[in-house]
Amino acid sequence: MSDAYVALEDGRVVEARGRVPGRTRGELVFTTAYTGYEESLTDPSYEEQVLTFSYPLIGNYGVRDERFESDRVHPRAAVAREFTDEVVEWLADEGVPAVDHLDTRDLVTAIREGGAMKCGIAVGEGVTPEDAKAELAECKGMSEHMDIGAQVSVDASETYEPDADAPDVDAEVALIDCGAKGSIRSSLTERGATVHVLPYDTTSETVADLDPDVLFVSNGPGDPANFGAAQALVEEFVGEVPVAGICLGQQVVARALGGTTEKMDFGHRGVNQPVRDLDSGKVVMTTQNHGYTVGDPGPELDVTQVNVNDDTAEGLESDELGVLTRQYHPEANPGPHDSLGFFDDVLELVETDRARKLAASD
Ligand SMILES: NC(=O)CC[C@H](N)C(=O)O
Repeated sequence: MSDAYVALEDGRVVEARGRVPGRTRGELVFTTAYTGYEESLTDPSYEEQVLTFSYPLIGNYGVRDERFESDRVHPRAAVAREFTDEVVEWLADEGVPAVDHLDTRDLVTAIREGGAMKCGIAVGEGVTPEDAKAELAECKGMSEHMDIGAQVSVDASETYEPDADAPDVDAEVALIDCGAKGSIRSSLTERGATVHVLPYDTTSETVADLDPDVLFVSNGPGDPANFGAAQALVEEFVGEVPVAGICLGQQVVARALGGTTEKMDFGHRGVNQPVRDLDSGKVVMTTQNHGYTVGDPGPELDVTQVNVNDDTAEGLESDELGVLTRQYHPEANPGPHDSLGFFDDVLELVETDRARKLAASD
């Protein structure tokens, strides 16, 4: 008898060792990242998902809150070949079920072949496969979490001043918090920007009152179609104010400008996704965590970067409208720092826009 079961949408029930008890459900996804388990577990984009680590040993350098990307663990459950006791203690404190001692290669293969799938998990003394199946039966698809923004966004706006030793750049960023990773905000304040973190459903009046230098749509969980308020803000302000976006942010911006988004078979989650810049031909390694992608970018945006593995859109731009977005995570955390320059490019967009407005007013 096992004390943990994972029921998969393909009909299988996998036995495991229970590490943190509980019953839960979510879309089963995997990350190939070999470091950064603290950052991934606190990344709000994992809300309503069950995160499987394909790297076999998770927790080998401890748990330090300075590496957290938000103030709580977001996946509904965590799965690995082996978790260290320190990670298990952290997940137990957070009330997040965890299982290990199962063949994660098998789970990854199932997701690669069958696509992202729902799962149900039951952990604890006396649980049965039926308990996991009962959880699975209640599991919603990611697109069905219509108001997922409310689960991950700030309730009220918060303002972050530039770091004390940052350059003097005089830029006010309206960061629409659809589940923002903390290091997006800190990447901006350390470059001298003032960041206003605004709720995911902020109205255009609030943004207009703030009169920001750039509208920046953050990463976030689930289907970008469920972030209609953020999309409406982009529709309203694009062309007047520079617009930037990361991950879900890129998807929302594309939708606002007549583009489409679609669900991928199994997504990109890891820290070594190769991205080619179409202009320079240069390839950089990137951190990614997404299950949706931009299909048609719409009439206004150019695809300027693509994924080397599957050609999906990794960067969208419009010089004319002042738009710059990335599907990957330039802030890394975890992952390679190859594309940190994105944040400098966003602040440069502010400078260009300011010069353009000044010239127009002369
Ligand atoms: N990290 C993100 O912002 C993820 C974007 C979106 N939720 C997706 O899964 O594609």
